[in-house]
Amino acid sequence: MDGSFPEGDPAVVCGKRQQFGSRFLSDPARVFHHNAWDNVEWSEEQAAEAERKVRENSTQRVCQEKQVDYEINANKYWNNFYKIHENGFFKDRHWLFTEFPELAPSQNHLKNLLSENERSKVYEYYRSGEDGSNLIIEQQHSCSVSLGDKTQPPLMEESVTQKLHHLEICANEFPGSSATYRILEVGCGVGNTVFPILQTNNDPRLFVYCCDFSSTAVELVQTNSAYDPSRCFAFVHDLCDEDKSYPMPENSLDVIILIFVLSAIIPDKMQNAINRLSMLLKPGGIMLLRDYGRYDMAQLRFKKGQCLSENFYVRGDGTRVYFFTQDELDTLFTTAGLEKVQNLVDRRLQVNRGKQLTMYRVWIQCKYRKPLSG
Ligand SMILES: C[S@@+](CC[C@H](N)C(=O)[O-])C[C@H]1O[C@@H](n2cnc3c(N)ncnc32)[C@H](O)[C@@H]1O
Repeated sequence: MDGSFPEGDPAVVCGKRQQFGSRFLSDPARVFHHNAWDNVEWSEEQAAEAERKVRENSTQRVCQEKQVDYEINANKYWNNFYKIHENGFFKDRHWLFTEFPELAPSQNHLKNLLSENERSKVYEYYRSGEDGSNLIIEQQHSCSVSLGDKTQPPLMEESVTQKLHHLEICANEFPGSSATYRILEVGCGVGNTVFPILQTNNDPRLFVYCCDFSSTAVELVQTNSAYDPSRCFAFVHDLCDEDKSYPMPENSLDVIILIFVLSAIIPDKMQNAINRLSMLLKPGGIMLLRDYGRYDMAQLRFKKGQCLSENFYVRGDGTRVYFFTQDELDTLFTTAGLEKVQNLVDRRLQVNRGKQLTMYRVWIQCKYRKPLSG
């Protein structure tokens, strides 16, 4: 492992989350005054230097025999990783709820989610019809947030479609079939996302599925004292395995979340994996992703001989990692029939003040929604 985890703790300023923070480095002499700087602009020289480093570390590729081994035994390498680190490596990702309010929609009140202007638009919209109570507005708003669109007034027709759809789904029994809000986390590791969701979102109608192809990781989730089978179902699943079905029907999930997992699979298999996941989403459901961006520090640190294919590398422990551009992710999601809600690059400068080191991180955050019709 390159030691670059845990990733992407976005900044919280005065208890209020700004989009990718708001601590900007305008005077380079102040770089060691804080632990992190947001929205860092890269100079042309720095971008050229990053390209040069990647060209250099990609010149020598891993031999074919080893490549096959890393692919066939991918889950074993991750099992070893979790046997060594157990659940001590990744930090719980509590920042998820500021970045992805869809994970706990009923916990997010209008005032936290919308600007005053946006809020008054929503009130205006509802004042004209219905009984205008805040409760209804909030419920409807949650629905629109789960659809990933907080700037448009929520549409009645959409929520009605969703309710009808839900009734259809409930006719079949499967784990979590009686829930009304279903989240699946793919590549859940030891539950650093799942447990914060279960702790933060107390909605009794919530059900959280999580899977990983590492049986060691899934066992650590299932034996965690916070694991509650009435609210959660953890299972072993390889998202590249086309022959194995998921335990829930198509069109049944509100949210699918992928945190630093798509980058761990071989690029050739990414599109199929996303296509299959997309089929599990309800119309209006949303896919959330946070993952490595091109020229992230972790990519530049790889040495010659660790490159598998363009922008795809193997770490010393046999686990693999890809570094995305925004366009590549857009193509993956839109080819799977999803519509863009957000596709952002988060460029941060992390600082180790003790060692006087600077680390340029690049992460991409995406939200793509399944259309209501079509
Ligand atoms: C970098 S870790 C991230 C773990 C977790 N999402 C988090 O943020 O803490 C990548 C995870 O993806 C899992 N993974 C990699 N390839 C997978 C695949 N083909 N199917 C399912 N899980 C996979 C690994 O076992 C590992 O737990």
